[in-house]
Amino acid sequence: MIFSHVLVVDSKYKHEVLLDGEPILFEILDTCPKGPHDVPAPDLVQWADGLFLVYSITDRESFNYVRRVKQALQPDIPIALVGNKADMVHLRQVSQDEGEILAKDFECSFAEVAAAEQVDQVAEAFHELCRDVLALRRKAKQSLLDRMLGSKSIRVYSRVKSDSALPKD
Ligand SMILES: Nc1nc2c(ncn2[C@@H]2O[C@H](COP(=O)(O)OP(=O)(O)OP(=O)(O)O)[C@@H](O)[C@H]2O)c(=O)[nH]1
Repeated sequence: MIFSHVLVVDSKYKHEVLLDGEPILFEILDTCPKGPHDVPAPDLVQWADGLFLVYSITDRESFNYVRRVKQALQPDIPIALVGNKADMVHLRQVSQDEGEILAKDFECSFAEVAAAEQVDQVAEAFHELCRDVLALRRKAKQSLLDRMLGSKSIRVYSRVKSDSALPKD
């Protein structure tokens, strides 16, 4: 299975993990905005299965940037909103509440992480997004099955040997 994500530098990474017992290959595309109004091209988002919107809690402009990206791209794939540099609280410009409110607005997951110090937090954010991608796939598969089989439920009855011993009515 290929899982992809778009972040905010123009390079690709691959990383394989075992997630909930399932092997997952992450293909990570880190998009590099040239400036505050340089929004990633829509085809990048079409390539991805999930989208990471990362800002720095010490940089209000980066928070505004992810808001612009979401508005410009309107992605219909699972999103994770991530506030980085959570260790630098003394320089905080974006509160945790603001991050949570924006995530509610985006209907997506939210985490504050300190990527430079806590690799586990970053991994967990990736895993959460991956679970959302897999859940969406399962849902899409189920609704395809439902459409193919029709809305009527199908009951399966199989005659077993002891049936013949049942009294006939
Ligand atoms: N204190 C702290 N510093 C961080 C953290 N994450 C990244 N940095 C620092 O922030 C700087 C930018 O980090 P990059 O990994 O280059 O981040 P980027 O998103 O590529 O940043 P840009 O090059 O500005 O796009 C580096 O000096 C990192 O060491 C963090 O969680 N805490």
